[in-house]
Parts: sequence; C-alpha cells; structure tokens
Amino acid sequence: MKYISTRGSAPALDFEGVTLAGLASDGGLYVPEHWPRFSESEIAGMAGLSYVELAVRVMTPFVEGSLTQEELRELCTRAYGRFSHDAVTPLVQLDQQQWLLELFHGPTLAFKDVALQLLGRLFEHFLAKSDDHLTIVGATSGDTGSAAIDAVAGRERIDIFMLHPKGRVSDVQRRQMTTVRAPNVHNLAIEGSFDDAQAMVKRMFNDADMAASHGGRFRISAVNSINWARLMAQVVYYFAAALQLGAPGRKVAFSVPTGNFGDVFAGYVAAQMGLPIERLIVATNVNDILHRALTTGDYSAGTVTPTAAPSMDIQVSSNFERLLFDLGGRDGAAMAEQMRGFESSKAMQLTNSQREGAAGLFSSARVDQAEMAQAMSWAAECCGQTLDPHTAIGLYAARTAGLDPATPVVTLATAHPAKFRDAVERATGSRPALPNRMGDLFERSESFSELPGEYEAVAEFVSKHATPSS
Ligand SMILES: Cc1ncc(COP(=O)(O)O)c(C=O)c1O
Ligand SMILES: N[C@@H](CCOP(=O)(O)O)C(=O)O
Repeated sequence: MKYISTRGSAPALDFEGVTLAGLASDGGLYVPEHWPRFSESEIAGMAGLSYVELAVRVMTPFVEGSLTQEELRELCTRAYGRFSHDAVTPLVQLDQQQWLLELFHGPTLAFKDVALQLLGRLFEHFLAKSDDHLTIVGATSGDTGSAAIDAVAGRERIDIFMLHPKGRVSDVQRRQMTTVRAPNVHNLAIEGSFDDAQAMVKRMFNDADMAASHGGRFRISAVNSINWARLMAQVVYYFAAALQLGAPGRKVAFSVPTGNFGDVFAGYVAAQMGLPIERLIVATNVNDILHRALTTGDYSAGTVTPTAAPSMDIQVSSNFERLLFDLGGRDGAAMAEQMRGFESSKAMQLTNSQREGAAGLFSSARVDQAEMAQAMSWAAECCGQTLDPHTAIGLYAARTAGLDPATPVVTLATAHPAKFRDAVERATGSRPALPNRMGDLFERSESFSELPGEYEAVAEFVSKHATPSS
C-alpha cells in the first residue's frame, strides 16, 4: 500500500515510511492512495474472531509491503495483551437502542491506548531494522500524552517530548504523564491551549534549523493522530462493535466524542472499507468548530473555552483535512490552497462537494455542560453506568440524534470516568475510584519543565535534549 499527502507535493511512502514520518513534508497528512474494500461475505467471515485476529484482518491491506501478517499478528498480540478486558473493547448495552463501546481498558484508561500500544511497537520494529533513533514530538490535551508515554517509555531508540497546555488537563491525566520516570521521556507544560501546542508540533516537522542543529541527524515523528498508523488501529473497533450488532446484515450508527477528528475519521475509513454504517455522529463540547462546519460549512476557529471535557477542548481539528481531501476529489493542490487560507485567517468555508459529501454520512451535535450532566445522570439511573464527561457528550448526542429506533447506536466510551473524577463528582455527586494498579498515582513525584507558549523556547528545549539519529 502506498500513501499520499493531502497537500499533493510530498513523496508517496509505504506504511513503514508514513509511520516513521508522522506528518508529510508538505505539511499535509498521509492517507492510503485508495481505500481497501471488503466484500459482504468477507465481513461476515470476521464475526466471532478474537480482537487480535480481527485487527490483523482489518489492518493487513494497510501494511502490505511493510509487515508480514505474522509480524502484524505478533505486534497486535503484544499490544492488546496489556488490556485488562479479554474482549479488549467490550460492548455494553444501555437500552433497546443505545450501546457503549468501552475503549478504556488499556494501561492509561483511554481509547488512545488501542492505537498507541501498537504504534510504540511499530516504531520499535521499524527502527530496529535500520538501527536508527527517533525524536517524537507530540501535543496533548491529556490522553494522547499519557498513552504515548506509556507506550514508549524506556524504549532505547526513541525520545519523546510531550507538550501539554499548563493547567488545562485533569490532575490524573497530568500525573499519568509526569510521574513516569524514564530518561527518554520529557514532559513540557506550555502556556496556552492544546491548539497552540499542536501548532508548534506541526511547525517543528518542517523546521530546517532544527534538523541543522543536529547536523541533519534529526529524525522527527508523531504520536498524535496526524500519524496514519494511529487511525488505522482505531478502525478495528468499529468493525468489532458492528459485527457484534449484526453487520454486515444490519447497519449500525456511532456517536463519537470528537476533538481532533481522528476517532470519527477512523469510522469514516471503516465505512469506506465496506462496513455498513448508518451514521457517524460528531459530538462536540462548546468548542464546536466541527459542529458549525458540518451544519453550516463554516470552519472558523474561535478561542478555546476550557470545559469539563478537556480532551475535546480543541478548535483546530487536524484530521478534518483528511476528510475534506477525500470528499473534495483528492485534489492535493486545491487542498493545499484551502489549508493555506485557513492557516492564515483561521477560517474557511467548505466547498459544496465537501458539505454534501459529509452530509451523506455525518451528523453532529454541540453538547453543553448541563446536557453532559444530564447524560451522566441518565446512564447512572437507567443502567448503573458512570460515564466520563467525553463519553457523556457522545451519549447525549446519540440519544438526541433522532435515528430510527431499529438502528443500534454505539457511543464510543473514550475514557474511564476516574480520569476526570472531579468533573464526574461535580456532575453526579459520586467520585469514581482509580483502578487499584494506579492507587499510588498521587504519591508518586512529578517531573516536568514549564515553558512559555513560544515556538522558539520549545524548539530550543527539544534541540538540546534530543538524541541525534544515525
Ligand atoms: C477522552 C477523549 N474523548 C474524545 C477525544 C476526541 O477524540 P479525537 O481527537 O480523535 O476526535 C479525546 C482526544 O482526542 C479524548 O481524549
Ligand atoms: N484529545 C487529545 C488531543 C490530541 O489528539 P490526537 O488524537 O491527535 O493525539 C489528547 O488527549 O491529547
């Protein structure tokens, strides 16, 4: 499989190349040059497979030429062996129509583990072949950071620099990052929002001075969902859930708490691969750029408002570019032009083909604090389920989407409620406990560096601490 950039001028790469590159050299995001498609009978044949076997089936077309099926199986077995539930991503019924897909049984209690446990092993596998060294620079609103650090801490060929917006992640999220003591882990608390941190990370990918500072021996990669491998691994659980609910003979809808548009884009990929998806509901908090874009075509970023669902406090959604590229006829030059406009003015209008294409599969909802709390209360009363704030936003959108009652609606439960225990306690009055294995999280000592929200300060820090590549 070859991958092309959404902005049309970076070289096409194979799976190994895009995994190690992270972001394309023209500033675009890599997508497969075509969507592999399964027939109905191939999808029916996936029913009943273990999570690892399903992952191998779904991901094989994407890794062809870079990994054998055996290598992929071995990596998946090790990655998903670290999950605390045998089903890896169990499905829980709430009522006749509503379901939760629990994605938080990995080591750091968020859906990010599903992809990052695999990505850490992919990096190691590919780097061992060339005996090379990688510098990972990432931005997090809390969950990517902890999952990525867990996935790469202590790995010899990798340094990780993780930027989080100072004071804007939950205390559990921060401690999951800052209490990890490994020489290759560097936590940076940055003044500003997640969007500011994400913009700095993207800038570093094409910073010639940075490469020069290491005599050209600076190999940077990404753990954010700009890295294609992240999304590829997330496609699998859409198949897992839909198969359990009757696919391919029955259509299923998904409601996805959304920020950077990575998780829901993985649902779009599943649909392109032949999975019968009735609808993908993009559920946002009050940082609603995606809801506005999908309902009015206006993709314009305002300032980020801190909310009880901090991981979704995002206004510039990286992966939306992948969707717009695909819906706009895969015209790299036009996409580059559209994104240049957005980068200079922080606003753009979707074209008619982008709007109409999106409307065929996506709908959206903006969910405020009171509505989120309402969904938490409903889940507690109806089914004894404690939801985290992000999942509650997804569930509220699912229950108000007005879908045919015969269509099952699966809300992606993206985090364990204990990661956001203050917000959950404020909304419901009860405080979820951390799993036993994390019981001492608040006794561990923290280590992080505080930096101003200035690119130069971050670049200087990374430059000083990164190990050169070979
Ligand atoms: C708990 C949680 N829910 C939802 C999201 C939004 O997912 P995405 O950024 O893939 O849209 C995030 C962050 O990415 C998250 O950490
Ligand atoms: N919510 C995310 C933000 C980064 O998103 P990513 O999926 O692109 O890594 C987080 O928790 O850090």
